[in-house]
Amino acid sequence: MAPNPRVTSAYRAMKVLGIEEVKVKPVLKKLLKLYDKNWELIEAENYRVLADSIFQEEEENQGERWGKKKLDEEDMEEDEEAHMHDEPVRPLKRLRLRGRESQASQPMAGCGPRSPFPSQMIKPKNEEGSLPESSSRQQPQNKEVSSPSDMGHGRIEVRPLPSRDRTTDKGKQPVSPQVAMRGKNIISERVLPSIPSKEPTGERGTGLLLPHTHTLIIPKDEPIDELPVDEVPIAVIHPDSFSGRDSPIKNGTAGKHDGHEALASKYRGSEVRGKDIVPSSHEEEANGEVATLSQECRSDVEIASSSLGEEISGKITPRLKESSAHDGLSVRGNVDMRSCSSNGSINTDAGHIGKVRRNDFPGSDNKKGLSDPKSPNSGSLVVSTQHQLTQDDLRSIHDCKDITKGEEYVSIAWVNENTNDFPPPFHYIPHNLVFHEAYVRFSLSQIGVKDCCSSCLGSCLLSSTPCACANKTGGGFAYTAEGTVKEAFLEECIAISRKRQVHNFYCKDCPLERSRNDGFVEPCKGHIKRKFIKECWSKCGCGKQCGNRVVQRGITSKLQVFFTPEGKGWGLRTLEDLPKGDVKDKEALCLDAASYGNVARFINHRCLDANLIEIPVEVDAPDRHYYHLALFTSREIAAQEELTWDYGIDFDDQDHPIKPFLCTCGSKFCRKMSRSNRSIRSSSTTL
Ligand SMILES: C[S@@+](CC[C@H](N)C(=O)[O-])C[C@H]1O[C@@H](n2cnc3c(N)ncnc32)[C@H](O)[C@@H]1O
Repeated sequence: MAPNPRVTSAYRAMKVLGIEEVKVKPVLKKLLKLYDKNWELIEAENYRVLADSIFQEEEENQGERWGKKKLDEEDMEEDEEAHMHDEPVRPLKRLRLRGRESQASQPMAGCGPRSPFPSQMIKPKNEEGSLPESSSRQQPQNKEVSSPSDMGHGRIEVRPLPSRDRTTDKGKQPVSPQVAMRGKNIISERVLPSIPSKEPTGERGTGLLLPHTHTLIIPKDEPIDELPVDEVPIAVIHPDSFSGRDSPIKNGTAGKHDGHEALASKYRGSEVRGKDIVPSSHEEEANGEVATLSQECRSDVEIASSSLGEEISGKITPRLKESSAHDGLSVRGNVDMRSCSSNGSINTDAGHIGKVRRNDFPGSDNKKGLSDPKSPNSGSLVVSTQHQLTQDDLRSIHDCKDITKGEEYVSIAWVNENTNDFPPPFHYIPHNLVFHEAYVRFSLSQIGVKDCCSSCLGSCLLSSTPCACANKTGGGFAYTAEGTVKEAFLEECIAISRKRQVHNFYCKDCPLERSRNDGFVEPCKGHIKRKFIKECWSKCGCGKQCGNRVVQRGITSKLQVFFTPEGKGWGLRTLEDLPKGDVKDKEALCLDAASYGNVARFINHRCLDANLIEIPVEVDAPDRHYYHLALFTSREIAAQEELTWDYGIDFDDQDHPIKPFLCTCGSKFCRKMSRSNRSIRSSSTTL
């Protein structure tokens, strides 16, 4: 019988990593059994799972040979590190290290045809599906190399800022040490493969919007229909971080948050120290350009302003207000999912960019957070608070019947059946905030004039010929008449997410790299080209009930914020089955990710088989122009099931300045596994 070509490809891929067939075979067999012969999972990310499993098996064998070591509990982590160094280098790590070595010996790479490729990027799969060589100077093949300026007619693209978290290089793909050392923003927002669930119910392709609150500005006449997503940030600022300045929230312009605001200001003086917390910038606070940004956020802004280079004057002033007709630039926060903790943390969105990167509100039970084993990230912070919230304060912050404080069409209750914790204080804002005085040099008048369907009436989906709004989705609408994403479109998005290296494109002259401005320009690291959805908007002739307007409708499903029993803090779940193919427009599940501090901030991470996938959705209004990163259900979801999204954290990225949380997602594909297994093994030796 002819050998299975997929097996052959797997062998070949592992061979490239220096792993012999004899080692691959038994592990591959196990994986096929474990994954019910789901090859896609094994092939994803250049056979990452396979390589990991082989490594892990090796490690386990070796562990047995080495016997048990006694480790002091305090030094366990260091010991673990040392132990890891003793271990044979895992193939993918080896690549990374190799990259480092070569990096050191290489002259500075220029950008452009001469050396257009990252020094240690794994090349996309070649045509045979084999893994690329692990050379430190690999070149992506068959990739169109073009600069964004080429694509965008010389105008700018500002895309959702990859949060400076482990969305960087979601897998274990080597990360440029320089990038890692910079600790800046090379991030790929990618969704790992969703695993077909055996549990039915719910609706696939139902839309949610991300807790990410990134900025994304694309010229309306952007000729491409797929978007690179490794992006340039604009800024991450919360109105509350502008002490002494007018905050829209304070002024009540952003909603009903008075009581909340009082609490917010009460705790603004609180300080948090901890290894996970990046110092804030007093400098920026002082000059008023970008007030009290954390280091992390500040670098985002630096990148934003410098990377926009000639096209954008990077002045960003800190006054925020709700979108107005004069604001073409919407600026939303960057999310650091690593540091967004549970009890009292409000780091999911721009709502907590200030001096404190987490647990801004001491009353949100920081003390408990430090001691309560159920509280995620316990012990990772040293918190020095000047104010403590009383139980009454806490009780008054969130109405247990509606955490949205009436800001959404539906009430969203919160429950805690596990501890006495209250949800963290945060500003519930369902609308976007933009920088009042942010300005850019490209012409705002060019935004939003094309690709609308001014002559349409009623619902565009019912029209016999797709209107102009369908142009960017290949001439057909992405939504079904029921308000869900079409199966084929969704599958394509999932496939792109899974095989991102194949879909990457590489700039000749990468603005992101240029923006780093630290002495030399590195070659483009590649950008994922995503499909996106364009919704009809106010310049279109169709009505509000048009079927091509889903995400812009807001939340209509029954959701609940709940305290997870697994130590993830608060989470979000659906209280109803999302019936397959039977969701009416008005029932479409949409969380406005363009805003910050909405209920999407409670969506927890799950490795690989999360039930949500992100798709950028272009939603325009006369007063704003941006892309939402929408979360759509990647499979059917049952009532009571927690909504999860793969943040893309690389838990093994030791170079990242901020440690990730200890993942307790419970997925059998948990990427934390390899490390936590090591820890477990290490700690078991102490017993
Ligand atoms: C976007 S917030 C989600 C809401 C958060 N659980 C809360 O209570 O506010 C992200 C934070 O939740 C926690 N978290 C999310 N997913 C987790 C997971 N799989 N395991 C452990 N903690 C998780 C981490 O503290 C993370 O920084």
